[in-house]
Amino acid sequence: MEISVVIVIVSIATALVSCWTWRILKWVWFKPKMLESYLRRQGLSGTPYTPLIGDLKTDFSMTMEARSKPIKLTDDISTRVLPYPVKMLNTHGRTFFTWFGTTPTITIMDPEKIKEVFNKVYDFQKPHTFPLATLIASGLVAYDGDKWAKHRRIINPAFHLEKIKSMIPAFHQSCSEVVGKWDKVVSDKRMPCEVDVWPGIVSMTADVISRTAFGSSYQEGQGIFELQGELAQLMRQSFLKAFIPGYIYLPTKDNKRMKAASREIHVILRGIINKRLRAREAGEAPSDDLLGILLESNSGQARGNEMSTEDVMEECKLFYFAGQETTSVLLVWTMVMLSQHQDWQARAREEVKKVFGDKEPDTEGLNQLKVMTMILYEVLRLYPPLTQMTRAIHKEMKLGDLTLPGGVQINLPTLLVHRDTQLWGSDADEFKPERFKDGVSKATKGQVSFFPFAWGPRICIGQNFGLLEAKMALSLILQRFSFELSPSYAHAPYIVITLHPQFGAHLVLHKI
Ligand code: HEM
Repeated sequence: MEISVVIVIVSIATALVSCWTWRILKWVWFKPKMLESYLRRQGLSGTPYTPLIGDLKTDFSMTMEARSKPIKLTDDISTRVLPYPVKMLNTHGRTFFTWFGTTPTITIMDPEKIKEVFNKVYDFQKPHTFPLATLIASGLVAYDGDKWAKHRRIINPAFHLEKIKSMIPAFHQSCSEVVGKWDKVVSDKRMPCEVDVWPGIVSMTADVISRTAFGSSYQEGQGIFELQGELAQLMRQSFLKAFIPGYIYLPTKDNKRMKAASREIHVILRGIINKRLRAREAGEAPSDDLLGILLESNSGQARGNEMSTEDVMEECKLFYFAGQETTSVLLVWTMVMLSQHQDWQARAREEVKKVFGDKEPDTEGLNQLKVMTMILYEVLRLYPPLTQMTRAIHKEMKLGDLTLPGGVQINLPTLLVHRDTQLWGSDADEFKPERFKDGVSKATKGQVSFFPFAWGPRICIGQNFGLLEAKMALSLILQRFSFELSPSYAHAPYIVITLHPQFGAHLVLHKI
């Protein structure tokens, strides 16, 4: 009897161990090798598979090496920002595959294929290869299929141009506060002086999103921004260590802090949203900020079709991250480019003076700023805040002349496409806003070769918001100052989720 119990236990244990061994072998070896030979049969060129870590280690060391020193302003930033993809592009050509751990990732440079990926949102989905990313931004940007469609429909009204227009006074207030602080620094010294404009820009865009998202509760919302900044830095460190198997699940100091910061953000948001829901019940809540419009739109949905309070919290968290990071990055590189290209700075100021004089910028005027729009597009081309985007496919799919197996990822390398000489000409690396004088479709000859806000049904919902905010901030800056690069400025774009200036942006501000 005892012997038969032992035999049963040993048999079950053996079956379990064999099952797990098979699963691990399949994950680490058989599936990647099967996908690799599938891709090679398609004629695709790429790196050979290294078990478990794929190309993460090489990518990591090349990135660390590249960011160890600044570059010249005239250098192509791609080799500093994305050294590994650039090397692969030069080695394997315009469609190639590399390995994100055990997952093959196909990079495509062809605008027709990029368009197809962006348009077929149900087939090319968001990847979920980095679970910690949801701590910082989940919500609309991370969902797929019907859940994405439902959330997009409910959130859309918050970003209608008419609604954004009513937020212009909040843009003005936040931007003039920071510009006023710079003004005081320069006035106190009574001479042109050096300012690192990056921290000011970061707090300006955080203030804008706090005011426009939460109206009168904006001070409570500001804590979220600091916690998200901390999360982004910690996540960047984790991301680069992702080649250590299971690293992100270990109870390290950083991983624990990330989870704690995320919990703190939830507590603040829950407080703001519950307060607003109570005010709505009492008929006292404002409905002109993003949260108000979102709750209004949500309450108009059919029963069972609305978002839960948890869902609303995720979306607010996303507004903070998506709205603040991207616009601050756009503004800082615009100031750097205008410092380097004084002729364009003078043209932009002339236009601002012509449209507004010394008066407060208004929506109508902001929409007339043609030169500024050209400049912002050119900065978004050369310094796209999101340098690449990824999509995943879960079943066999056609993509142009390729047939791709389920289980691979597609990488859309925004920065490399935006600076591609085949698509933009031999001067692709030069700052020439005149490319956009007749609009985006003329500049791109109707191709999907410019997509700083993505493309198709999932195009950035906040693009008008971000562009109007940037125009407001720049108008106020150009009305008050002229600026140039300080001798201490070091050009060092690097990725902290978006494209940050590694050593800040030290400019010399002259009061006008
Ligand atoms: C210069 C400013 C901005 C840039 C360059 C930018 C860029 C992008 C890009 C590239 C995506 C697509 C990401 C992907 O699909 O992988 C995106 C999506 C999104 N952005 Fe923006 N963004 C900007 C401003 C904003 C602002 C101000 C907000 C909100 C306040 C915002 C909210 C969102 C949201 C919610 C999505 C998800 C849309 C969806 O999946 O349906 N963005 N943005």
